[in-house]
Amino acid sequence: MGQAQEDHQPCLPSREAQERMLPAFAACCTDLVDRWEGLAAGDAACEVDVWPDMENLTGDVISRAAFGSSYLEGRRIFQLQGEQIELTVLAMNKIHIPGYLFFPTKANRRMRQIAAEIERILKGIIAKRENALRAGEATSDDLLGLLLESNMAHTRAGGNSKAGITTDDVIGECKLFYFAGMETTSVLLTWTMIVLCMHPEWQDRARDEVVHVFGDRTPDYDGLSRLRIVTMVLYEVLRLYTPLTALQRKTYRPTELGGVRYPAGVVLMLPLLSVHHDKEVWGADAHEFRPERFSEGVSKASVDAPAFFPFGWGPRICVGQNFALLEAKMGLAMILQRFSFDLSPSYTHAPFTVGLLQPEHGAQVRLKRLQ
Ligand code: HEM
Repeated sequence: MGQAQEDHQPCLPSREAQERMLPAFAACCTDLVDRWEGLAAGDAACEVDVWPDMENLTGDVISRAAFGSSYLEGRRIFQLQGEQIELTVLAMNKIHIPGYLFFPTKANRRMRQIAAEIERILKGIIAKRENALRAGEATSDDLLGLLLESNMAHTRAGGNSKAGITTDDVIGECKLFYFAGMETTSVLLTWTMIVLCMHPEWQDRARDEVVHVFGDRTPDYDGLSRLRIVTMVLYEVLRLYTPLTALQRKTYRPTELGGVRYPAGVVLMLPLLSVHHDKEVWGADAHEFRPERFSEGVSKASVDAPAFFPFGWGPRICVGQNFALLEAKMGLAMILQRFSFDLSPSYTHAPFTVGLLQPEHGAQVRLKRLQ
């Protein structure tokens, strides 16, 4: 094939940046598999809910990529954002009362405390880095460094916003990267493990490939780019268990679409998950896990290309898609090198969607160490 990897448009970060990030990815994945090896010591399989562990993994990876050496401080942010999401979901499940978010309820007060703490941590990290940059003691090869360089250009231009971004923008971008990058990739890895438990033949094929390419070495960039089966598996999981199930767009002027005229201000929904499951597009087996449909690349996988949009499309396409796929390949490859896994009897298959497609009752998996 060789094509499955190439089909998505290249986007940030560049190949060089991805290669630089790889040791950080590997360090986070090593922490995870070492911890699991501790749990799975001996012959018996051990049961783990892999979902929270995947959230920790992807949160760690984003922290390192975004904040470099300050990543430990950054970790607190994703814990707080997790709590923020839970409170938001609770609020969404209540009857909608206009202005309710401004009532001084316990949950609303906690939301404000969380927002203030995230802001305080980010401002602290930013101030420390700015001082180090001014003193020539810091590099700008993580996300925060790049944003601050742009912010300094803005300041040098006397606040002319065309020359760079403001400090508030820097804070906003850092928050966005956690929101956009952590949960999405963690549910991708979680569903991949679940699906590979359900289809042990694909688990074996993916492991054979990983072992063939890397043996027991830590995966490297070139090898990860050559993984054909693993890429097909990840694409099929992204199709069947699309992390972001729908996208919204708002018309900003009268617009005609498919012969229908919409005035300005209409919210349109693109239901990614439904398109990914449409039998007219994917064939009678649209609901089945068949990674081989991607064997000749994304464009040939469906009748009506392009019908595969897990990362969106057009000018707002996910800037982190290469980052996410590289991280998922690294994580999966290191797990396959060390463990075989199957579903725990306590697992209940219940994908549910609260913005993201999540396993409602967790993702309990039995891990067995490979000798
Ligand atoms: C499996 C993992 C991921 C999936 C499925 C995913 C999906 C998406 C989708 C569908 C969009 C488009 C939203 C829209 O059009 O309204 C998007 C945007 C975005 N993603 Fe991702 N994403 C993933 C991982 C990541 C990662 C790891 C990062 C950061 C490192 C990231 C950063 C972003 C950002 C910053 C945007 C906004 C881009 C813009 O508005 O211009 N994503 N993502």
